Amino acid sequence: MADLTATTDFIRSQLPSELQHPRIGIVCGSGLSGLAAVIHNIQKIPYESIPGFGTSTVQGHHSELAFGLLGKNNVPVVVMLGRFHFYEGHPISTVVYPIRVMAKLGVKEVIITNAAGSLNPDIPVGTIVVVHDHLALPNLVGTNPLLGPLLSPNHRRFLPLSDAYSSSLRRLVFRAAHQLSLEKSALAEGTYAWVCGPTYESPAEGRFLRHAGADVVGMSTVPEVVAARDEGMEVMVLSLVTNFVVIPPSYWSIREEVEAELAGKPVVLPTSQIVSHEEVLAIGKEKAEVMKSLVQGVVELLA
Ligand SMILES: O=P(O)(O)O[C@H]1O[C@H](CO)[C@@H](O)[C@H]1O
Ligand code: HPA
Repeated sequence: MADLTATTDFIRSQLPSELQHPRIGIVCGSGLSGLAAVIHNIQKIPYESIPGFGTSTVQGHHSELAFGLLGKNNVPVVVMLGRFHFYEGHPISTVVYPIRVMAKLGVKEVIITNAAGSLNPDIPVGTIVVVHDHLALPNLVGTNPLLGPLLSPNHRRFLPLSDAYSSSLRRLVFRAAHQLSLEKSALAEGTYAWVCGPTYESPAEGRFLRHAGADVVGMSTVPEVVAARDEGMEVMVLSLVTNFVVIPPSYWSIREEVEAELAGKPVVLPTSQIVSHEEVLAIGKEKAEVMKSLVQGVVELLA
């Protein structure tokens, strides 16, 4: 891992003193970097100039670390405008490096956003899910960001994750939603499944994750949550549902289709839905305002 002190010294050298000690960290998911527009006194540092950082290569992710003041009470924040995903080829230590940098800068609470597919018929596209737990198959089979030697004697070897998603921060989301007069249906609570990507789920994989208890699925976030908890920060995660994961209840029989054709019977073909990143970004754009207001509302309540 790169040298955290060298990274934070470099970052501070680029900032005026009032922005050098951010209180809250924010990670903007796919299509959600519009938060930058409401940050006062914003200073952006390109990722490629920061020691130890990779470059964000995914459409809809900027590649800048922003510092500034957020909300009516001018809370100093550090904001990732774009994140690193494991599927981009970054080592998992690089994926979570900005989170460790936030901790080193003195951040105590991290708000993480993402775009995700819904596995739950009761959670429609456009809903913002307040994540209360995760299901991380990569963590279970060997892509855990904490694999390897302990970073310091202060880091724990066996990190518990039973309380990873702060209940007090989750409470603040619902309070902020109330202040914003959001409809009840704008928010849901649920479990986020982390998959490596970059392939979207096959129908069988979607069904598997649903049966295993996940409500939404995405290709990010969990490594960041694990690293944030490893650093002793409080975590809140908001997932914007951008699409439904296709989970047909049963497979369409091609044999029956051909037999019906051969027998001259009418054949009704199923409609197929195919998810795309363009769709993910389009919903992100549509709902970015709500996400922005909610994050800002939580920051105001927190500070
Ligand atoms: O999780 P974020 O970064 O919001 O992005 C989500 O959108 C992309 C797929 O469309 C994947 O990267 C998935 O994880
Ligand atoms: N699957 C995985 N990641 C995603 C999805 C999805 O359906 N939508 C947005 N990110």
